[in-house]
Amino acid sequence: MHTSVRPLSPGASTSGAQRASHRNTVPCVVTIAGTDPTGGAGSAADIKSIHAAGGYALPVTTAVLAQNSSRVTHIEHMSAAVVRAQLDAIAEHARIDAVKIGMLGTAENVQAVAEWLSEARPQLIVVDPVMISSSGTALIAPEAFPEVAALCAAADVITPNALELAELTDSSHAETHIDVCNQARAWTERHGNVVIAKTGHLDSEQTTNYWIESGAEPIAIHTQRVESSATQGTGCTLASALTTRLAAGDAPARALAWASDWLHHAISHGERLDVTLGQDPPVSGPMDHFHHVRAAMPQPHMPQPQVPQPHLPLQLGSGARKGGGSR
Ligand SMILES: Nc1ncnc2c1ncn2[C@@H]1O[C@H](COP(=O)(O)OP(=O)(O)O)[C@@H](O)[C@H]1O
Ligand SMILES: Cc1ncc(COP(=O)(O)O)c(N)n1
Repeated sequence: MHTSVRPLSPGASTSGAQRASHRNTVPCVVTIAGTDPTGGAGSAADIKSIHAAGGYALPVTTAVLAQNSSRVTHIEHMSAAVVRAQLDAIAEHARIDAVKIGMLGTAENVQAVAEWLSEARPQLIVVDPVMISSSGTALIAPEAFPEVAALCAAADVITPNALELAELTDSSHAETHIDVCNQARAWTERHGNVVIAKTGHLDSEQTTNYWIESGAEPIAIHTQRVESSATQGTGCTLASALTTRLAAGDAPARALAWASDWLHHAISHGERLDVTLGQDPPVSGPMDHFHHVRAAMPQPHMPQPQVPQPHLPLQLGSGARKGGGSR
């Protein structure tokens, strides 16, 4: 098994993630994010991930970007009024089980979202504090970062990458899994919410995702690093899938295991989508968010990728994983 789970002690947590809806309905997840016309990152990745994880996505656009995995050529920020109007339109129409927040772009938009959250009071808030695209463009105004940090402090779960976690905790860039976990622990002890400590940016064979929560043992979900160019939007994708599974009522260990394992397969199957034009040097491309659906469809022309073995079956709504915990 390339994925394993170390459960927290039962009942240790009282976070919003634990209070997520257990209704027997499809979870409705609001995603507040910027766009990516190549479909790899931002709201496109969020929508695909939420649906792939069994939810229904309600997308709010904070900024329209002209970007691909190599560069961002234009960013048009939405005004705070437009962001607020989109949120109000959803609130008067739809059930909201969870909110996942990605790129906000400006301090005004961070404030508009924070204000709406304090009125709407969704059951579950997950913040991915997006700072910079993989292609190297800042996606948040530097003066807005303290506002993003405040939003993170008010969330139930945050999913910073190693760079963002160092910024949030005023630390130097982590080099090891222990560094990342220590920084996450420092944050969670100060703010009392959950940090998903990610290790995708480290030089390690395993891309372990840790659920770090104050007063509890960490949950570690180990996956093997995949040598693939299909790594566009991995952070958006993990955060959206995790939000959806938590909103569906999965226990934290199960939700993080499902999201991590499904993401691992989405990366492994990404290159066979064959979306990007051949370039030198090769550019990164999208992963296949619907690899598990495609597997059930007749497509004999598509070569099967080599997925590092062994791997877990992807099943929604079945019992707890072997080695997994439900708490
Ligand atoms: N090469 C890879 N192989 C397997 N999983 C990966 C790889 N790169 C990223 N991931 C997965 O994507 C998650 C998010 O990636 P990471 O690079 O840490 O964050 P971000 O995309 O926000 O910068 C990781 O926690 C890991 O689960
Ligand atoms: C709108 C938006 N949100 C998030 C990302 C980060 O994704 P990546 O790290 O793959 O560049 C992005 N590029 N664009």
